[in-house]
Amino acid sequence: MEGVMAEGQTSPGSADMAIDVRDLRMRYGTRDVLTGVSFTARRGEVLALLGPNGAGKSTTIEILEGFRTRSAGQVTVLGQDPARGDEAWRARLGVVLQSWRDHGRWRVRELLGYLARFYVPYSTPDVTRPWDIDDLLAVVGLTEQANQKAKNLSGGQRRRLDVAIGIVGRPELVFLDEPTAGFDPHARREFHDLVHRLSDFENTTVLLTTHDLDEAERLADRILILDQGAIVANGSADELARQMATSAEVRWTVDGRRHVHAAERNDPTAFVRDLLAAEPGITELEVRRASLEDTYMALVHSAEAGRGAAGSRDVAGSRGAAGGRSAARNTDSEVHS
Ligand SMILES: Nc1ncnc2c1ncn2[C@@H]1O[C@H](COP(=O)(O)OP(=O)(O)OP(=O)(O)O)[C@@H](O)[C@H]1O
Repeated sequence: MEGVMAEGQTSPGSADMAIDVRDLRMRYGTRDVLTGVSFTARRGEVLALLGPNGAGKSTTIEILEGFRTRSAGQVTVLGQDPARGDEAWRARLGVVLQSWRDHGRWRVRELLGYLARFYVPYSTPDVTRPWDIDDLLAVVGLTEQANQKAKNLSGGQRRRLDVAIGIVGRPELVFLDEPTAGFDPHARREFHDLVHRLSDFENTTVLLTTHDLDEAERLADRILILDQGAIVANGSADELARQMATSAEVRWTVDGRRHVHAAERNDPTAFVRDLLAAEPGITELEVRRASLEDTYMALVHSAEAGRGAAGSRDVAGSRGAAGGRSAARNTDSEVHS
């Protein structure tokens, strides 16, 4: 089989591939919530799964974690079908749920030490399980809180404990569901360093969901945008950024009136040149590149309008497909041209 595969492709379960999802479908009753999701993640890769509320992110992740049975499609996670994953397979996964609300009376070190014991039988010649508790406390930034009860931790510290619980077994693949909700900017930055460390030094694959596009941009090697049960974009932040560069917004004022124009494709220079020639009284001229948020909004809007719904959009190969117009933030006093 290997001989006929295209460059960069890997067979399901290959050593380099952590996740391989093909045509995943999920139906709740008569309602299709995943309509053919396909993507892969290599070992050590960080993927961010973005999408509006109800897009199907949690459903996808729960299927990959083996907590939900899919309706159709092929799924391979660390070489196994999650629907048939055994304890040894589960020990290689880390799951960070939205919040760990149990065990509030446990002290941080005790709780981690208790959970760590379950992973001892799952050490392999390559991976010593679990983490050393002091190292783990240091890496998640909870050394000073080691002897504090979980219920007395701040929201951000509690979230770090969630992460510590998720990775205590030194997983090869970590699922993080909105990992930094409630973090202050400093804790968020430290958490980002932790994810980079896991991926760069431990070769851990990370699949995270977030509604924070800045976080997705900072953390992810690749961003998947899921909308209404289908992947509408799949590319690195750079590839998305290049796509963003295809649209820009030009704002200017004439006689106290604010104008906005979405310059489609290429560069807005020609538009600005013509504008200045035609309107000598212009003030406050501003050219603004579309942000990741603009691109995200445009892609989702486009997919929902049915224009971009023909399967996954590989942004690396389809620049300029989404106009920035729908993402322009309008104000009442603005005139759009
Ligand atoms: N057990 C269930 N039974 C029926 N419908 C469900 C069930 N779980 C989820 N759904 C529906 O499936 C759709 C996808 O839900 P899912 O939780 O996967 O979305 P999500 O992208 O994770 O959303 P959010 O960003 O709000 O967490 C939603 O419309 C939801 O109402």
